Amino acid sequence: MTIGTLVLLRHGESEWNALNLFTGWVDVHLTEKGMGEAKRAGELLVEHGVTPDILYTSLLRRAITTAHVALDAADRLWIPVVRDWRLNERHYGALQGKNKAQVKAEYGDDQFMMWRRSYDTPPPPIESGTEYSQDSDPRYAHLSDAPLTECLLDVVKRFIPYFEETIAKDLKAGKTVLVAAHGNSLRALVKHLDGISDADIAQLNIPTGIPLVYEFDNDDLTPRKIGGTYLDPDAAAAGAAAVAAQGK
Ligand SMILES: O=C(O)[C@H](O)COP(=O)(O)O
Repeated sequence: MTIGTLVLLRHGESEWNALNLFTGWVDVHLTEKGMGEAKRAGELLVEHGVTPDILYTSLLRRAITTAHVALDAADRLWIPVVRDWRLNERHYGALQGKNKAQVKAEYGDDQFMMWRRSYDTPPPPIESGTEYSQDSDPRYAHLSDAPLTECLLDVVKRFIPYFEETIAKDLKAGKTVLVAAHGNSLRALVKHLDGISDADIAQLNIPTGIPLVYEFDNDDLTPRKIGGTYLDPDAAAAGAAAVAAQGK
């Protein structure tokens, strides 16, 4: 049995990416640029002969819309879709809605980077009832223990078991799986696939809107190429550098 192909796609630029705000679980729209990135992502799939059989998305419209626009451009809008909160961006706690440059200026570089990129230190929890909390959001009503903040380790703990139960099974069945998600949920998955250490994952940034393709030789799902292959490597390098520089 041939193992399937995994395509990771971070959403296109969102309105809060453009404003340099911590976003997390706040459900913001794409910008015009983000819509264009999503369309280009679909065109790149066609140009490289990558044809998704199934889509997994988070519950957030920036990932849902990106996948929709990309699959429309690739003439694959009809494929089955699975949406699950476990693909969501990390919950950014009390930082949600705050400007990254202002947080950095107020708390200093070390604290800022600790909150953004440390593996196991979450930001302070969001207060319930505040503007950017999700406590009355119906899409999370079924969760008995919805997060109020998360570090990357928390995302690994929620996403990787789900990946093993669902997406990994589809890959082992030979499917091409498109995963439309977020900077930090995709960092959690790439950490798992590539075997990146807790310390080294701090250096990894995922650009918006560029498909990242992983192929596998056997069903332990060890990537054929560590790091996968971005379908537009130059744009990916520039996009990842821009993410790394946020707040500067
Ligand atoms: O939620 C956010 O603010 C972004 O999607 C990811 O932000 P980060 O690159 O600062 O972790």
